[in-house]
Amino acid sequence: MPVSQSVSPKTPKNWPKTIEYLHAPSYSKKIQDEALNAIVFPKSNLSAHETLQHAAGPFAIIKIVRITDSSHPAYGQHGLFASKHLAPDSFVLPYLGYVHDKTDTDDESDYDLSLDRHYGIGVDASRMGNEARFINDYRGVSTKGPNAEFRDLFVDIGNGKVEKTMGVFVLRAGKSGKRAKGIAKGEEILVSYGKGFWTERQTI
Ligand SMILES: C[S@@+](CC[C@H](N)C(=O)[O-])C[C@H]1O[C@@H](n2cnc3c(N)ncnc32)[C@H](O)[C@@H]1O
Repeated sequence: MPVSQSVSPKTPKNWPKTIEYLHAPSYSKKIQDEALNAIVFPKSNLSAHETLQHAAGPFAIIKIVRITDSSHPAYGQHGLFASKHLAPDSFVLPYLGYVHDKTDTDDESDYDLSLDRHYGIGVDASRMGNEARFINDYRGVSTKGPNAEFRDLFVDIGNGKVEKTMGVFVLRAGKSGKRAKGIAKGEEILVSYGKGFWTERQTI
């Protein structure tokens, strides 16, 4: 079901001046047509259960906050926090950035998220992106684990076409109802980057 959010031309509060704020993905010119066709394709090819949402920031439901708690492992950096209660399973925002293939990858980036494994396509928000680039990993922050996750998101871009991106969603409540409260107003939005992210960055 399409969901619309309020759109503003401004950049969000605490947005870094050196990073370009995006309202839509930015595509590398090096991506081959075959790979591009796996990302931008006719709406009629979407199966019924897949979601289709319009979303452009800045987003009022979240905010970028500087981490001032010295016990937080990302102390001195920024994180993304909920500005209102976010219900389980609800869409939060898209993860925008530079969409690139393996020939155009920044190996040093800490902001590169996989979009299509078959074609080796990623979304790198190190130099351009939106608020989603500030989402931290739950490790060392919360003993409750992550409260959100990245999922495929299909955006209607007009002319009968959809664009595959990554989206941030609140975790589902789960059978035990463990996550039934969703994310409270003021709570940090935390995902799991996966163990691989951290093992690749081990210095010893
Ligand atoms: C995608 S960025 C997240 C936003 C980042 N905090 C910022 O202000 O730009 C990923 C980086 O954030 C930091 N980070 C995120 N989660 C962390 C965690 N649980 N423990 C330590 N550092 C973390 C690490 O420096 C990591 O390379």
